Amino acid sequence: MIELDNLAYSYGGGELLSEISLRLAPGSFHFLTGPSGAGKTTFLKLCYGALVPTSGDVTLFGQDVRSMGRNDMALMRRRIGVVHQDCQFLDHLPLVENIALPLMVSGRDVAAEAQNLDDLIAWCGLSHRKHALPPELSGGERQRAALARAVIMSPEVILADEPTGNVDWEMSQRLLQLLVELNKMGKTVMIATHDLALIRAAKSRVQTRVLRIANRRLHLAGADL
Ligand SMILES: Nc1ncnc2c1ncn2[C@@H]1O[C@H](COP(=O)(O)OP(=O)(O)OP(=O)(O)O)[C@@H](O)[C@H]1O
Repeated sequence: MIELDNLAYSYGGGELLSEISLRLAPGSFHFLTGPSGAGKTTFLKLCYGALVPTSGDVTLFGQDVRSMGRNDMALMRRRIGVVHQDCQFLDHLPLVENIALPLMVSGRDVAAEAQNLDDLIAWCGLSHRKHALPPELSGGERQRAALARAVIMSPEVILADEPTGNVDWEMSQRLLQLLVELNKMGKTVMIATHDLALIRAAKSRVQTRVLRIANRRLHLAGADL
């Protein structure tokens, strides 16, 4: 699905990621951790083609990102749902329209998808907030809405960047449970987080691999986490 082969990524400030190889198997559940500024968000962007590596290869569903045109990229982005760190809502649109945005952008008939949309919003526990504007939502509601928008296109892979940032423990458990349920439905999940307690909590619910970025390299974290 997602394959990174000897990837390096540099920007004006120097090399951020180096000698990184990884193959995300279908149905796997990964955590990505590491110090602030280590490159977790950058790594996720490389995994969904928002960034191209400086050297090495990124292959998404069998296709090299460098060979992807605009259409290929649009099709691929339907297969990878992304929960952004800052949610990235359009503040003037109610929650239900924000969640439906990927459907609209891809030209799907939103009216025909109304039931699916309602079911997804209910699954995320947001039915009572569907007409609220993003600035009116709590942190936990925003994070669940961001997750709903990431999965509205039924992607095969979900990449979540700090999906439990700025929420309390109870809400982080609820969000984790949604991601575990998606994984049990067969979705491949990768969560970038600083929250080691969240990772420990996940280990009792799902088989997971913990990756850590440190000193530009990707390491498999030990069982002592
Ligand atoms: N294209 C770029 N131009 C300038 N700086 C960049 C670029 N790409 C990455 N960086 C820098 O590289 C560092 C890594 O950023 P990134 O957001 O990937 O780290 P992170 O591990 O997700 O951090 P956090 O845990 O704080 O969210 C940051 O200092 C960022 O500013």
